Amino acid sequence: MGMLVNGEWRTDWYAPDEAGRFVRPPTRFRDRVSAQREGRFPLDPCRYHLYVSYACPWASRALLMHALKGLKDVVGVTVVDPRMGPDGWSFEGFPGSDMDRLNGARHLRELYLRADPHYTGRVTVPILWDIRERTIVNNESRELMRMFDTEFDAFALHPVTLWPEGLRERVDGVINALYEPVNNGVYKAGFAKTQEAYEQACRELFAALEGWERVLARQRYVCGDVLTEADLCFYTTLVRFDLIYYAHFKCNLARIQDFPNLWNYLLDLYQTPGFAQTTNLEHIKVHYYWSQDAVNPTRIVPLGPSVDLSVPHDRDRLGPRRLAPSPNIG
Ligand SMILES: N[C@@H](CCC(=O)N[C@@H](CS)C(=O)NCC(=O)O)C(=O)O
Repeated sequence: MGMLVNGEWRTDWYAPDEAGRFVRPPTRFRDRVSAQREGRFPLDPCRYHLYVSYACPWASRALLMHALKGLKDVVGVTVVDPRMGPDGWSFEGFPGSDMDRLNGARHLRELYLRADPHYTGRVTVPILWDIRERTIVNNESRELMRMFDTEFDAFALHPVTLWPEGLRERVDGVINALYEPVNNGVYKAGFAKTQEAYEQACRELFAALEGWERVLARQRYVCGDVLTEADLCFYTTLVRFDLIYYAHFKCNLARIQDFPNLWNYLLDLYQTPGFAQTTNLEHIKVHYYWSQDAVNPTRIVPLGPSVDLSVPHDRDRLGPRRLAPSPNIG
């Protein structure tokens, strides 16, 4: 773990605020690829490349959208090593990860430095890399997920959208509602430096989960009867929960398996084409337990628990699996 300060690498852990709370730093590269071919980054096949970690819930949002839209032939993907040591994310050949064939980098920070030699900030995944200008277009998962959803239709193999017209405000509202208590909430519990900060994050997290448990009793997906970006955002936290967050981040008031609707919803999503293929439970487990030595100083990776996501679910009772057709295709 570390960060760049004016282009220099420092092996610093996240600095908490004065109350011991985890504060997620803002993301720096915020440009976008445009289907209208406006601006610095017009849509072009094979011009952009996605760097991800299978372990990272944020990167997994972008990767999931990339899979659901069928973008593998136009946007290549490179997967970093799940073990993030003092040099940050790297390319070391861990099974299931890649060497950086595109740029020949050994460490991900080299790409940040190529994009900005004086970069100050954390070296995070995901990043969308522009092969032509050799720079980072964007490193904010929510924006990358949206970009793949709305800007790449001309080359998408699957004519679907996860931000359907008529539901857009609701989708954005649910993504926002999930962010602080749930997606970031598990980190606020796990990275808390005081008892109070941990307890507050943990209680807010479980209050939110209980609320979603009630919503998912009456509808198949978080925004209604169709799969949306908001489900992707929820999924990437839920799929890590019983395996990692319960023990490693002390989010242990209950497991997802103890919430019948959340558990069946998780099974449903995992069994939807695109989800299991981009979910690597081994990378997830190795990453959190090995890399976050401020939380787990021995770096011992536990053998369990075994979480079987392939068992039958009961979600068909609420309606069929449904993805909305993209307005831009066909
Ligand atoms: N805001 C970013 C956050 C991404 C992020 O924090 N990724 C983590 C992995 S889960 C990371 O790369 N951390 C490295 C570090 O902070 O040093 C996004 O949503 O894309």
